Amino acid sequence: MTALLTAYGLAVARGGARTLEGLDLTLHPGQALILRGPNGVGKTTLLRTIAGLQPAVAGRIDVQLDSIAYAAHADGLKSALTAAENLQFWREVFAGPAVAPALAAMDLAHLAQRPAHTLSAGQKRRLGLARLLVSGRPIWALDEPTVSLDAGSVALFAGVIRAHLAQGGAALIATHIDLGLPEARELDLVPYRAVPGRRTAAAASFDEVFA
Ligand SMILES: Nc1ncnc2c1ncn2[C@@H]1O[C@H](COP(=O)(O)OP(=O)(O)OP(=O)(O)O)[C@@H](O)[C@H]1O
Repeated sequence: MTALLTAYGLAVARGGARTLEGLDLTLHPGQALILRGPNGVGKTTLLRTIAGLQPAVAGRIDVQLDSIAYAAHADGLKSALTAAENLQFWREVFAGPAVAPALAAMDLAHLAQRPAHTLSAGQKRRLGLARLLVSGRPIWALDEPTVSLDAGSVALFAGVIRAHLAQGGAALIATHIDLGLPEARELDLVPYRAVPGRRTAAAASFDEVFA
């Protein structure tokens, strides 16, 4: 089976210093990989690098252009738009599938006409995650996706990920909690910590203006 994503000898950096190095990883259709490691180890940095938001400082990432949907810490919602309008906006950006099933999958159908700024933190998070469904992209890169979610919503989202995997998608997930996805592989990033203090020209020159 052809991999959706392969990285070889990858090194990533933040603030001009390498955080992780020597990483190899592969994601095939139907697979989820959970990134583990303590605060600051470099999970976000790795996800951003794989999602193409910042350059790798060494190694290679083989992935099809525009195949990754990245859900960052921020929900990326437009507060004056309704839940449905927010998803419609992203659907048009990605030319992805319909909004109504995405709202239903994340238990937001009853909130479809609510302006996003009136939603609770957990509802906003569910709406932010519903963007993945309207992206139509096969690889989901998820940075702490369950922040603000109650136990029921975590289980709901685990089911959404499982359905995505069953349809041939893949997921790369940074999380500190047990998502309830026993089929996922886990990658402990601690052994890949970079040698402290090693600076890199590519990282030092990169302007970190993204969210
Ligand atoms: N703009 C920046 N300038 C300098 N260092 C930074 C910057 N952003 C992040 N770092 C550092 O880079 C390292 C990796 O951060 P990163 O956010 O990737 O870690 P993480 O594993 O996702 O952590 P957490 O579990 O706390 O979310 C940390 O030591 C962090 O302090």
